[in-house]
Amino acid sequence: MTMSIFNPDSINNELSKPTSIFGLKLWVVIGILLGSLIVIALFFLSLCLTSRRRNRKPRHADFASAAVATPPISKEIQEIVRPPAQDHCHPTQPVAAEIQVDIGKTEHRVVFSDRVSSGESRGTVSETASYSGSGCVGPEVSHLGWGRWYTLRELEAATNGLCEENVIGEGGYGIVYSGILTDGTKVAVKNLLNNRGQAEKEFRVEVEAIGRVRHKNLVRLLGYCVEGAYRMLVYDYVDNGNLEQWIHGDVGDKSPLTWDIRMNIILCMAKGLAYLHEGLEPKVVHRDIKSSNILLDRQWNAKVSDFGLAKLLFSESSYVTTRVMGTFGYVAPEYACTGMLTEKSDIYSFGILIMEIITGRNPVDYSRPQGEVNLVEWLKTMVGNRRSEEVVDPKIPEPPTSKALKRVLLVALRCVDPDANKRPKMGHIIHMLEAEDLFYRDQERRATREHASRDFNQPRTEISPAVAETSESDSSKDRR
Ligand SMILES: Nc1ncnc2c1ncn2[C@@H]1O[C@H](COP(=O)(O)OP(=O)(O)OP(=O)(O)O)[C@@H](O)[C@H]1O
Repeated sequence: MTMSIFNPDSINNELSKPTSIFGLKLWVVIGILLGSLIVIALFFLSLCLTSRRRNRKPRHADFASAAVATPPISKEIQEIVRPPAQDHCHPTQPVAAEIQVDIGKTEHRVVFSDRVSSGESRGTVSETASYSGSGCVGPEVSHLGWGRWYTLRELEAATNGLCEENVIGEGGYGIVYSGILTDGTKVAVKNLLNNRGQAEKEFRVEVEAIGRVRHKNLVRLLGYCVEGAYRMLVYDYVDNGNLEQWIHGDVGDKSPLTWDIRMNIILCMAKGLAYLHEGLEPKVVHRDIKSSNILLDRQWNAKVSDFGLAKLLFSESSYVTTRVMGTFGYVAPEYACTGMLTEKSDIYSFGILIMEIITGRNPVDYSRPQGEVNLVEWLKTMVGNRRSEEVVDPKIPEPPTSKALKRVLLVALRCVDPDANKRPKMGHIIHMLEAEDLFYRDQERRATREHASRDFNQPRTEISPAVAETSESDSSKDRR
């Protein structure tokens, strides 16, 4: 019997017998059963795997929601630790925006062309206004390495909701509001316009570079706000107006700005700019030195404002700009002509500013008679004609000594040398302004010699020989 079971012929016979299931042969039925079993096993296996994957998914979801809930402060900290020097040459800087400047005395709008490439929303005044009050996500207070990141809500509260009555001025970069923070600090909040070219990250990087700059003769940046289309800068409030107001405003017959005060202002400005040019790496070229950018405190100390803003708003990889920016009358000729920017362009503007402070005149004034419209040309002519004393602002209560006048005129004229390479550096200017008589006499003698030889070769010089001549004779006069 056992033998017959393992006999292949009998097995074949058994398997080939038809069964009661649709008369199918036994081996077919067995095959179908085995196949079904395999299919069922596979089905359960896949069910098992799917349920395991589903069980893992919620863990991913938890992580993702945790990331969303992470306070943005962590992102801030990451960005802050990036060294500014590295960021300056960041390869992913946006393409330099084309800039268009409408030049005017108090109003010069800086406009970006439409080809600005940025992922940032295009902020216009109306857009930013409509953004107000939106539930922006952001921390109430974030401490930066150098200052604070303010929320829009915080700055709106400080400025009465960016109220008209808090407006203290409007410049080419935006509207400035006065405000008081919750801790009682008085601040100036600059709501930047034309921020379309600046993506949030680049804005932060640039602001943080400016924010780290500290000097008693530079207006201090306390922090910033970047929410949606808003870009705001928060500065220390400087409480005695700007130089333009004190020189050209209605101050009566006699200006409170005595000669000594004016000289102190010039020295303060020089120190602030020397720090930007010579005390920082990379150096900062201001690009828009003018009287309205010089703020004064109650002791008549001057603080240079708006430094770094040009870079902030117009990211460039090179120092050759497509359009020149600056203010009419202050812009150095080589910068106006070629767009080539160096700190020597600031020196030129500084020279113009000295002339404005001494004379009380605007750099360009069309209300004056022909020959007096352009301050530099008029001053050179006056000095050349040995009429230096006549250039002094008649509102100065007591005129300066001849020596003091010649000293500062000499500095101013050297600063506006048409040849940028011949203009002195800021550090040197400080020495010239502070130097003792002996040093000055040396400078003047050298200037005389240089001019004598230069005059021989070229008809027009940057410093009239008369300055040097009269300086020399005046210093001997003063010595007497
Ligand atoms: N930190 C500050 N403290 C007090 N007043 C300020 C401060 N910053 C700016 N202001 C005032 O706000 C006004 C506008 O300043 P802003 O620098 O925007 O314009 P501007 O200097 O007139 O022109 P531009 O923007 O073209 O340089 C000026 O009258 C200035 O005195």
